[in-house]
Amino acid sequence: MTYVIHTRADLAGVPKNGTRAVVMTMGALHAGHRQLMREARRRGDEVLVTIFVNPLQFGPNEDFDRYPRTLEADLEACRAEGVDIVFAPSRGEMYPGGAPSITMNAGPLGEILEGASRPGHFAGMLTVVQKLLMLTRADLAFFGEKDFQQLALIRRMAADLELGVEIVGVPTVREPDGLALSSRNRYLSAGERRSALALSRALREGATHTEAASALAAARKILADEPGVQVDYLELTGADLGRPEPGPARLLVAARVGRTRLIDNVALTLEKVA
Ligand SMILES: Nc1ncnc2c1ncn2[C@@H]1O[C@H](COP(=O)(O)OP(=O)(O)OP(=O)(O)O)[C@@H](O)[C@H]1O
Ligand SMILES: CC(C)(CO)[C@@H](O)C(=O)[O-]
Ligand code: BAL
Repeated sequence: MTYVIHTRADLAGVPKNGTRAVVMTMGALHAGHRQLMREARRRGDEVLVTIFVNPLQFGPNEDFDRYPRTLEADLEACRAEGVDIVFAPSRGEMYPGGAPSITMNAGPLGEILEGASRPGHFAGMLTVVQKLLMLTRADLAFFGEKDFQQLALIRRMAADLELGVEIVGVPTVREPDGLALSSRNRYLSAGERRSALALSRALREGATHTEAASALAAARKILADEPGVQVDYLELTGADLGRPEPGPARLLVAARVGRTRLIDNVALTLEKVA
């Protein structure tokens, strides 16, 4: 039985039944979200999924208005995964006083990569994640590596602010052809979807290299050869998103395909950085 709750009062009234594992989403659920739910089920005694398209993390020219809202199908997916509680609040329920005047500061890690391209995005994201952690009384919270910088920032927030919640990262779920699952994939036409494959192809090729410059060059070439893709950034970092060093590293990309902005990333191991 999946309980569907829309108000914070009803949520507060549901007693906790052991370790509560929370998966936060913006809906339009796909197999990536479902993998998070399965990991949550594996680790927690009860699974709670939140569905909320958070206005605070969208810029003025971004896709808040057209973001897919598919609540009935989302609830079906949650029922199929045996989710215990779905919390799907309205905007007024999440922000009863309108936009909050006190918000999170994402710090220096929030200024690079996605933060540089989407000013204010991470402050809005961390603000809602913090609120949802409090409202749901999460013991464990699950986030996908597809949004690698988001995951790193949430880990940092939980540690820096002693939130007492364990943040669990889940590897990216991909289509058989490599495309990272994303709610925004449904914006893509068939031709754009073919172009979008260049992102995962570039990362896969880059990750076969152990020397930083050649990893970047290999990935850059694949992206440059795909005219349907406008690269926003392609960056090689350490596994902690700091300077790349020999050892575990991350290759990250953001690009526009038509009107759709997509992100992806992959792990690699560097032997040489120079
Ligand atoms: N392909 C995926 N594999 C694993 N986790 C994912 C994947 N896609 C999304 N997630 C995770 O699901 C959670 C909710 O993400 P969200 O609802 O924004 O979905 P999304 O597909 O990332 O949407 P968008 O297209 O808006 O970026 C986040 O923790 C996100 O990292
Ligand atoms: C974590 C999150 C649900 C906060 O709105 C969102 O950023 C997302 O879906 O990745
Ligand atoms: N999946 C990350 C949330 C966002 O793009 O706003």
